[in-house]
Amino acid sequence: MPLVVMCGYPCSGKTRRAEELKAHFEKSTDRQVYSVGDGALGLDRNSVYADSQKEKEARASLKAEVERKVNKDNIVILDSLNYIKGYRYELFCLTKHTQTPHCLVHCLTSGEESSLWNRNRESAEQYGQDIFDALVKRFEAPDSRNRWDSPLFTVLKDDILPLDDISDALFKRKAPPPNQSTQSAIFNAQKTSVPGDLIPVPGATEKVALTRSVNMAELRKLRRQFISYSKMHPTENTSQIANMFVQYLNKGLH
Ligand SMILES: Nc1ncnc2c1ncn2[C@@H]1O[C@H](COP(=O)(O)OP(=O)(O)OP(=O)(O)O)[C@@H](O)[C@H]1O
Repeated sequence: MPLVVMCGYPCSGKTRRAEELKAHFEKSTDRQVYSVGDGALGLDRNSVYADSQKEKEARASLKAEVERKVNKDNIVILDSLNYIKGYRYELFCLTKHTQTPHCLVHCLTSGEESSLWNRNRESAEQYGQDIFDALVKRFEAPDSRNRWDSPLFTVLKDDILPLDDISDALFKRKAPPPNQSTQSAIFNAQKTSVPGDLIPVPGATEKVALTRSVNMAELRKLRRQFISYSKMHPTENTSQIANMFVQYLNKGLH
């Protein structure tokens, strides 16, 4: 049945989140849940990701494994970097072909955070620093405006995985709240923007005006406030929720 595509920097917590999801699905459904990933295929990542031909073959094997496992009864979690936009598009086409719902879970970390986790890892699991840096540089961040990157769930390291929203997206095909992708767009844009820049966010036609730098704690707080606000003032016009959140942020960030 559904396909969950994990995505994120190397050592960004993808496997940890994938395991959490697998345990949740095993508890809440009676479907078989398969995790497909570099580990299961026995890939030596430091050699695979240093050689574009080997990497291409590894991606093809992972995709083939997904194709073998995806059917109307199973849930498949693809626990790999999945950092190439074109590859995520191919996975999306595969799910279209098998008429299977899919979603993306992006473990959003900073390069520094992941690099630190990587250095603290058992040496057998570590990426070499050169490979690590190259993968961070090559990373093509998901964007929920693309059909193949949607629905997109962006999780920060201290976030609680939105298990119910993910289940709804897969089993009820309900769209996730736009807030999380908004938060991640701002987080990413801040790395390169200067105060005064207008930042486009997924799903919204209005832009966030960054007048100063904002930290994650503040964004999270505004997100929580907005969620409580919108629960008290529900709108029929769900397509406008992303814009309402942008307006709320622009007021809150002044
Ligand atoms: N949310 C988190 N908070 C703190 N540390 C974390 C978190 N998630 C993962 N880590 C640390 O990062 C390490 C790697 O986690 P994990 O294997 O889940 O990452 P990954 O993205 O699957 O890595 P890889 O790219 O190698 O597949 C873990 O050993 C753990 O120490």
